[in-house]
Amino acid sequence: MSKLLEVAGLTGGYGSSQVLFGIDMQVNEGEVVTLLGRNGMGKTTTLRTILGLNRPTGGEVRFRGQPIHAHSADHIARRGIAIVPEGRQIFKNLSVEENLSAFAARRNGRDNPWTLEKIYLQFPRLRERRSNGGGQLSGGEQQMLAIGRALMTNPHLLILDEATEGLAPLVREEIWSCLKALREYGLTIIVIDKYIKRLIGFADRHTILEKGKVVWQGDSAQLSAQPDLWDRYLSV
Ligand SMILES: Nc1ncnc2c1ncn2[C@@H]1O[C@H](COP(=O)(O)OP(=O)(O)OP(=O)(O)O)[C@@H](O)[C@H]1O
Repeated sequence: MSKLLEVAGLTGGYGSSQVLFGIDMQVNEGEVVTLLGRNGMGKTTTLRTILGLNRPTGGEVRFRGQPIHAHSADHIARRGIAIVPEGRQIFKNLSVEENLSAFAARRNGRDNPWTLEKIYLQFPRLRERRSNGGGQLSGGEQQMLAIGRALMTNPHLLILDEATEGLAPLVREEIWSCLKALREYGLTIIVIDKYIKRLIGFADRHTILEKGKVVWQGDSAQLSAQPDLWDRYLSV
């Protein structure tokens, strides 16, 4: 399996406030990897630093073999990393189709790029709602739109921060089904979510953060066999 993302010794934070103290993690092509940890442990900051939204103070991020940690967020997005941000941040005054089309520009060297039609096949609900304004959608539909919009950039890596936060249980299951379909499609995914049991069923490997440091890494079988880890690092 080839390495898609390599993060080594990453440090950073906000101004003089250091949040990350040497994060190491690796994501291989086609894998689903999680970032776990209680609130405030540095998961979002790790993602923001990988995405170039926060400038690292040390360490390296390599994507598809090239260093990206000195590049702008825009450059990194164009290299093929897309984020479904916490809170979704869709354009509420644009229609579903306009939200999707606004992001449809970059093929990222793909032979078989995402199109509106492919997005609608993946998310039939978005086709039904294609003329509705983003602000008229339910929370689950908004999340599908945020995922669809990210896919329209033809990412090599899709990152979801709080994939199912604030959604009703049945809607959460719909989002997991969508993500499983994307996984089967071969997409590489990093996901943050609170539902550990679902993540164990969905992801290959997991990284647990505590106070800006990696305290455990392992696969789903290992995490599932060590419920003490859940109590120590994940329970609230
Ligand atoms: N914009 C900011 N300015 C200053 N400090 C921040 C900012 N955003 C987050 N922090 C601090 O950085 C630390 C890590 O926050 P981060 O959001 O990365 O955690 P998290 O693990 O993603 O948790 P959560 O689930 O609450 O988002 C926290 O102490 C938080 O208060």
